Amino acid sequence: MRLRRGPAAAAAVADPSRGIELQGVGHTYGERTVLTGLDLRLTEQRIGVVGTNGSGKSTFARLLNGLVVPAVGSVLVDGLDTATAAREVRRRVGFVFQDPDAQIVHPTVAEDVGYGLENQGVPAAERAERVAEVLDRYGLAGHADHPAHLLSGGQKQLLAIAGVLVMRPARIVFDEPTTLLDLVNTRRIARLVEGLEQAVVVVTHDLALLDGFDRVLVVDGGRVVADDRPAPAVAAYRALVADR
Ligand SMILES: Nc1ncnc2c1ncn2[C@@H]1O[C@H](COP(=O)(O)OP(=O)(O)OP(=O)(O)O)[C@@H](O)[C@H]1O
Repeated sequence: MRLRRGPAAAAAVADPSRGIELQGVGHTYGERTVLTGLDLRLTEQRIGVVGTNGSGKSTFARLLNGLVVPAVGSVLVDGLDTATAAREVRRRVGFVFQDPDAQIVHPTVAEDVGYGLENQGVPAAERAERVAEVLDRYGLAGHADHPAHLLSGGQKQLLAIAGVLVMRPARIVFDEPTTLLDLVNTRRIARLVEGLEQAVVVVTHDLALLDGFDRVLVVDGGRVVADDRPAPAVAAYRALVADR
C-alpha cells in the first residue's frame, strides 16, 4: 500500500474532536528547563493562560501551533503531531504575537493581510474578496491601501489579527494581545476575542480579559499549577503570588 502524505492526507486523518493534546510535554532551552510534566487536553472554546514573567507561558503558547517543538513528549492538534505535521498544524492553529510589528511584513494593509493567502496559492479574485471582507469586519476597510507601519498600535494589533483570521484557522493562540494597548483598544480586542467563532487560547496578564472564559491555566515555574474556571483559577494565581 502507498503511504499518503501532505496536507490532504493529514486532513483526512485529523480528528477535530480531540482538540489540542499535550502528552508528557517538557521543554528546555539549552540546559534550562522551562516547561515540564504537561499532560493536558484543550477542547474548550476559550482558554486563558496566566502566570508570572518568565513562568513559561509564551513557550507554552508556541508549542500549540508548532512554533516550538517540545524537547520531551508530544503535542497533537486534532491528532496531528506538531513535530511531523507542522504545516498542517499551522493551517489549523493561527498565532497572534504580542507585538504586531513582528507580524506585519508587507507595505500596505491589504497586501499584508493577503500575504498568507497568496502563499497558499489562493487565486487573486478570491484573495481580494477575503481580504476586503476581513478588513471591513475589523474596521480597517478605509485603510486598505495605507502603509501598514503608519497604523496606530491598536490598529496594528487588529491588522495582525485580521491577517490570521483571513486564513480561517479553526483555533487561534494569542500571546498577550493587549499588553501594548490602551484601555479602548484593550476592550476592543476583548470584544473581538469574545465574538470569535474559533476556539482560542489567550496568554495574558490582563485578568479582566478572562471573564466569561471556559477554563484558565495557571503556569508557574514551567508547570501548570492550577487548571479551573476563571474565578477559582485567578484566586489560585493571586494566592500563589501573594507572598512573593
Ligand atoms: N529562545 C529562547 N532561548 C533561551 N531561553 C528562552 C527562550 N525563550 C524563552 N526563554 C526563557 O524561558 C523562560 C520562559 O520564557 P517565556 O517567554 O516562555 O515566559 P513567559 O511566561 O511568557 O514570560 P513573560 O510573561 O515575561 O512574557 C524564561 O526564563 C526565558 O528567559
